[in-house]
Amino acid sequence: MGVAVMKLRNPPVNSLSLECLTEFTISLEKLENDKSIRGVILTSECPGIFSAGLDLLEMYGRNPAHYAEYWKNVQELWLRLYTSNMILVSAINGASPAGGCLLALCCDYRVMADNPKYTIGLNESLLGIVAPFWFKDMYVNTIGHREAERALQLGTLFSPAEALKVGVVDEVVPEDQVHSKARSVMTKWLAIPDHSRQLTKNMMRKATADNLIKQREADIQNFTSFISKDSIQKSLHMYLEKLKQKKG
Ligand SMILES: CCCCC/C=C/C(=O)SCCNC(=O)CCNC(=O)[C@H](O)C(C)(C)COP(=O)(O)OP(=O)(O)OC[C@H]1O[C@@H](n2cnc3c(N)ncnc32)[C@H](O)[C@@H]1OP(=O)(O)O
Repeated sequence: MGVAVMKLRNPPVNSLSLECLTEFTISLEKLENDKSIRGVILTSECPGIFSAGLDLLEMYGRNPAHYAEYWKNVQELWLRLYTSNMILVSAINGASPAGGCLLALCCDYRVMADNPKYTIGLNESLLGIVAPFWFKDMYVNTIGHREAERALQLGTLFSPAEALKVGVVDEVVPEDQVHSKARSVMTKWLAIPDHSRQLTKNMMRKATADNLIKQREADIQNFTSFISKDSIQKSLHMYLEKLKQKKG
């Protein structure tokens, strides 16, 4: 039926390293150019983790040129996903913080596994960093200004039930039904003529995408100078240490 399944596979936690981002963008571009493909189901092959988000090791202890290169690729993936002409459905089968949530938010429909251990949300403030304006714009578009403001300030990671209530996801189903539900949702969306659905999607998303496109270079510079600050590097160091300690 012209549907591809993209499975994120970057163990252990599907963090979005530079290499992973680049491969993801290239795969997406290939699918976009393949006229036989009308829809993509985005899911994960890492047990219990959809994606741990941006790779913290790409944003910590590197040089400004690396930060700039990394951020350019984050922007690129986001623009491709958010403005895709294809129908994107996410089958969220695990934890989905920050950049992981961003991937899901780019989709046209989000199905999440009903497992309270899995959480989703833009938790950047908990790391001592700030979600960029285009993450924020997409959050506002999805859950509204008030909920987004609160969730962004608190860095809320929602349980599936909470995520459904606030609108971060569209549906929560038993874990063993996530993929079948995503497929049945896709069937429903495929019944809509592509040209009218695509034009409608473009109408809804264009202003948000253009907002980044018109200031891409400035956004890269802002990111690079922000992430290079000693205080921000210190926050990331502490967060990485906390992740390590959790194990011990
Ligand atoms: C202006 C700045 C804007 C920047 C916008 C930023 C967006 C982002 O996406 S920042 C990343 C936010 N992500 C997180 O906060 C998630 C952090 N990770 C977790 O909460 C957990 O790891 C988990 C729930 C995703 C999985 O838990 P678990 O299965 O228990 O696995 P571990 O915590 O033991 O992690 C294994 C291994 O992976 C490393 N790791 C985890 N997340 C990341 C990451 N995002 N980037 C890089 N590495 C990550 C973790 O440190 C462990 O490493 P080792 O100790 O070396 O095994």
